[in-house]
Amino acid sequence: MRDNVARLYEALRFGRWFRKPAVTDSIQYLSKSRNDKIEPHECIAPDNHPNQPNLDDPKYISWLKEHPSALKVFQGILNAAKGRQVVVFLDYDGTLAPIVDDPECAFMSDAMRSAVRDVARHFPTAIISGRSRNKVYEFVKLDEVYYAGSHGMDIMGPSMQLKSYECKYQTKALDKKGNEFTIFQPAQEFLPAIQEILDKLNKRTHDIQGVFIEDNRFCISVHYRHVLEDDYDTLEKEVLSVLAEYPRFHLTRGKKVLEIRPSIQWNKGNALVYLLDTLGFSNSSTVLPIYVGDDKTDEDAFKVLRSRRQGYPIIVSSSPRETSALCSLHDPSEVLSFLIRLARWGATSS
Ligand SMILES: O=P(O)(O)OC[C@H]1O[C@H](O[C@H]2O[C@H](CO)[C@@H](O)[C@H](O)[C@H]2O)[C@H](O)[C@@H](O)[C@@H]1O
Repeated sequence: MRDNVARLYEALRFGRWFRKPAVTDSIQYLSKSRNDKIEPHECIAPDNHPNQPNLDDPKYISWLKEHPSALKVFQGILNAAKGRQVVVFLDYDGTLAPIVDDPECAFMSDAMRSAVRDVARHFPTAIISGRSRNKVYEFVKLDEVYYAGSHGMDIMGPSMQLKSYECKYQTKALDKKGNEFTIFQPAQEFLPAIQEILDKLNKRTHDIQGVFIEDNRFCISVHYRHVLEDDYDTLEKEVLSVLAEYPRFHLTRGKKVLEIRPSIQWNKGNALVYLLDTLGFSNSSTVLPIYVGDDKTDEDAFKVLRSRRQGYPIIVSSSPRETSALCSLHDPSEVLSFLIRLARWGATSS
């Protein structure tokens, strides 16, 4: 089955990576990138120790008491997992890969890839990202996991199609051997408008230095990490003026990014429920979902688990934050330790 997933992704994949930042002048690179004229060159190596938590900060210490480290309460998680089906959900940026200056260079380490692979050998595992599904696959390159891109609006999940979800959004994908997958895309009707919005955003922000607009298929990211502070208001004004022409879309905010999304009742939380349902794990008493994520959009999934009183929502953060998560991990390096321990336990308990 894994080979089949690989072949299907081969067929679906399009567009090579062509935008790489200049080592010495990423602002210049980012402002030019929309013209697609930059020659490929090396990505800047990420800082291996970003954002160390401030353990002297009383606010962080008291936050940690409310959201203890998932590594510290690991045995408790295992106790809860005994006799239950563990299902693992992972965000990508800031969780499996560190936050870096250039969104096109957010690579995950081989160690992380290997840990995710090991986890997926023992437990059903899905990656739910704001990026397009194809792009996440390009980064992760694992055929052992399910993928949900565009904040859950583009899911490649188990073959089961559910009557409770509108048929028109679920299509079957078959490989040569007849193995089946389900592609679930509840925002398909928005695709033409998304292309229009992309064109308008590119034109209207063309003169603002440092903007990078990322096509995430069912949503759009307008990155401003490299925009001068003085230019930010102009950028936001332009984005809002485009958005005003499309009342069926709305704006959300992430890490140095404005995101334009179709206004449908569908987010990472819905994607989590959809995947649990299609995996056949709707019964909450026998299933233990673990969701690890770092961004505001992951809060939708945390809330679902909290409202179901089910599983472990884990936030990745090195500073105190308002969250619905139960536990925390500082950064992707702690996520790695957590996944390694989980995989080890999976190996011994199965
Ligand atoms: O849901 P996620 O997988 O966490 O994706 C959320 C957004 O992540 C990416 O942007 C963020 O990470 C970049 C690379 O580290 C960083 O440069 C940027 O400032 C962050 O906002 C991705 O590029 C976006 O499209 C995703 O929506």
